[in-house]
Amino acid sequence: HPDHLFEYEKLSQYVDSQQEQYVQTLRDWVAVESDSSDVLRRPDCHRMMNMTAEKLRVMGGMVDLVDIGIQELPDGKTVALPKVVTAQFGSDQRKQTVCVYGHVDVQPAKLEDGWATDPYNLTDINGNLYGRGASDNKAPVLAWIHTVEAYQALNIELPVNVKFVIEGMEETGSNGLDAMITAQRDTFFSDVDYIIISDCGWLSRRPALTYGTRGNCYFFAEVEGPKQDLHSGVYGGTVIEPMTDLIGILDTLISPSGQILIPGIREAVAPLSDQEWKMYQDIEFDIDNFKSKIGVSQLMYNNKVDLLAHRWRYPTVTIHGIDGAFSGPGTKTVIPAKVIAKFSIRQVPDMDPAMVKKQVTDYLNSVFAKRKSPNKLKVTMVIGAKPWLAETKHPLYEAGKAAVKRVFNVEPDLIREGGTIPIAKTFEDVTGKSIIMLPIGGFDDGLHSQNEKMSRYNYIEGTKLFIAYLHEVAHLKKD
Ligand SMILES: NCC(=O)N[C@@H](Cc1c[nH]cn1)C(=O)O
Ligand SMILES: [Zn+2]
Ligand SMILES: [Zn+2]
Repeated sequence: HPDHLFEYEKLSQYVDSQQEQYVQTLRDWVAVESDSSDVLRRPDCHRMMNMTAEKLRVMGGMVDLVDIGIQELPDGKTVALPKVVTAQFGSDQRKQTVCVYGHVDVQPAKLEDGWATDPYNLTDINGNLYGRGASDNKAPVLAWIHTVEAYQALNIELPVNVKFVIEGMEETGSNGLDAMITAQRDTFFSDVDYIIISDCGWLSRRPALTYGTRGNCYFFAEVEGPKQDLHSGVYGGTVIEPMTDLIGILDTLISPSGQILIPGIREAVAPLSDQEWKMYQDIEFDIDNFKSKIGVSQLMYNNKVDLLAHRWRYPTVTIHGIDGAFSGPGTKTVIPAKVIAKFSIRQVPDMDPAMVKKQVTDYLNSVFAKRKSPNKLKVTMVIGAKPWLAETKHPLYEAGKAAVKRVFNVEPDLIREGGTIPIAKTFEDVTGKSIIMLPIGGFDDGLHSQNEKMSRYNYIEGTKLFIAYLHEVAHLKKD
């Protein structure tokens, strides 16, 4: 329907008038501790999916809560996966159909981690709304819902059909979602023209369009020794300690200057093209600002191109933690009997998760063998999420530029994202449809960190951006 009159001003004023209601809904959603990584919180994840479905039902959407089965836990037990919410608004075959993907599960957060406010009580400080999941990804999901609501409230016809796929396991690798997408390829997804994901942030204060995400291969490396924890005075010096073995092998993954030491990994990475170098060179990115935001005095690189390239399009290794290690306050003198390291490798084109799994497992086994330790090492890959890369010349990106121009009156940055949207590549491969990532989060939202926030400005102007974006997509030529 390219010819409809676009009543942007009216819609925009309506969004402004609803700001307090939007904040209250976000408060209600943030209050649900939908941490998908903690099975004890699974009832909250189920409640979060029900709340999402209910919200869309009240709006008159055709809503389904899709059962995607069970999750197997490391101890062999099983637990139900949160259902996936699908919804549909409009089915006019003359219109484009977009499918908005988002998630309403969150990373863990505790006040004791160093939050200034209760992570599950959305708190407004100077226009910033602090709470776990505020930016990742509850406010962006709500901004999309408010987009449809705004059209409905003003009785303005939606310029495109809008579908939603909202899940509750993104933060742990989107367990079960691949199979659901494959199963519904010829049903729910059959009339979808484009997929839109708003689960990332801007690079600076300038709005951005995102054309790539890194993948993530997440590993557990378990070293098991004595049958139980031991007194370090009584037994220290006589046993070969699992923790020493584990730290030893972990230290062979990456050099102090950031070089991945696992054979074959660096060789698989697509080389940086001249065009990429030029693009990165032209992007506005303040290194001092970046350093002060995260509170460090020195970075791995001190020029913009290297920093952006290593954030977006080179792999990296992160060691996240060690399960079984003594980490409480005080000075317990123990030799832990079994320790499990958790580390991940963000991967990029042309790396492949199956290959990374083999490279890491073979390498760690060979490094461990050289230690001639009697302890047992077990390496498992628990998440293998692929990277995703789009063609920025696609009309979806031209539409994005026009929408950003209308709402913010600037040209957006074209950026990549260092984080992972595990399902992005599957969406593209299974449905054959193009994806755009249209972020509304701020560059300093503190995703996964203490004091995560979403600003009122980004929440409200972001909703307007989505409204404008639907109008632009309606103008694209239907295949
Ligand atoms: N907002 C996207 C995001 O944070 N995604 C997670 C997904 C993930 C990857 N490995 C485990 N979870 C991320 O950490 O990038
Ligand atoms: Zn997210
Ligand atoms: Zn996240």
